[in-house]
Amino acid sequence: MRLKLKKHLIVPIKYPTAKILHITDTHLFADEDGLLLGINTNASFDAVINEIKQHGEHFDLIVATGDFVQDSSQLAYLRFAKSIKQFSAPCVWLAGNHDNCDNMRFIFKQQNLPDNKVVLLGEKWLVIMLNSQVEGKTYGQLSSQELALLTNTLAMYPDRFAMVFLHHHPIMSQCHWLDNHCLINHTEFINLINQYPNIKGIGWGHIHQKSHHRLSHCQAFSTPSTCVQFKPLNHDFQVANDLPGWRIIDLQRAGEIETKVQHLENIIFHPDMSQSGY
Ligand SMILES: Nc1ncnc2c1ncn2[C@@H]1O[C@@H]2COP(=O)(O)O[C@H]2[C@H]1O
Repeated sequence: MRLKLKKHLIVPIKYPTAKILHITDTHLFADEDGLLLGINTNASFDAVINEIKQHGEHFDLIVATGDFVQDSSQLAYLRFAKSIKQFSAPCVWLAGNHDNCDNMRFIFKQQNLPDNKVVLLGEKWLVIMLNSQVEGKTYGQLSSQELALLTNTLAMYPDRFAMVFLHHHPIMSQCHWLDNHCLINHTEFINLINQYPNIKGIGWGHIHQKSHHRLSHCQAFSTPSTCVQFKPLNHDFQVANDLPGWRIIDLQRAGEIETKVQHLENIIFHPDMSQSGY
């Protein structure tokens, strides 16, 4: 399928290595006291932003992979946009299963967060943002249009390395309850990825925990939420006591990726470990 591609975002980089800040699953509320599994998600997101700013690291691009809000409200999207604009780097974004696409697009457009799904990052890298949301469903799926966006973009830029982002997990988390709402066409997606050696990384959110995998030519990883985390390798729903987190991704000129997850250090949030769902 040939698609007319939207204008790409061109982002120059400051140093030879391009640096991405990956933020995901903020689950914000309009109500400033809103809680998800015992955590005030607005406060934990603010704490994450403040701590990243205190580190003083330079980012060329911020990538936000969905589930911005928990209550569908425009005000919660506004909270996200205003906070993320404290950084000078542009923030590109895609939808998670919780997102209200009308409100998200309206506020992010109003707040000038770029709606580009393809970023030319420096001279060597491509960032491709895929929408895996299936309206009204917790699981994800990449439509034929999204898969065509991926392959058409790769065909346009055969000399660039690519980093691909989506919301849902294309590699099982081994948490049975979460794997019931994975990317359901994960086999098709990974088979496609395997055909393109210049794809060097895949990143996602959704599972509220960090993970790291090596495919034949590519690294694949999830990033923790900026609020509550889920216990890894647990069959049934279980909150984890891990602190809010984010990921830093360094894209090097020769196609290597170095990445690390960071968690809050200066402030502690206590989830309600007794809850069995939401
Ligand atoms: N106890 C549970 N069992 C199965 N799924 C759940 C449970 N509680 C919440 N969920 C869903 O699992 C999803 C995991 O990530 P989300 O934040 O997208 O949204 C969550 C809910 O829709």
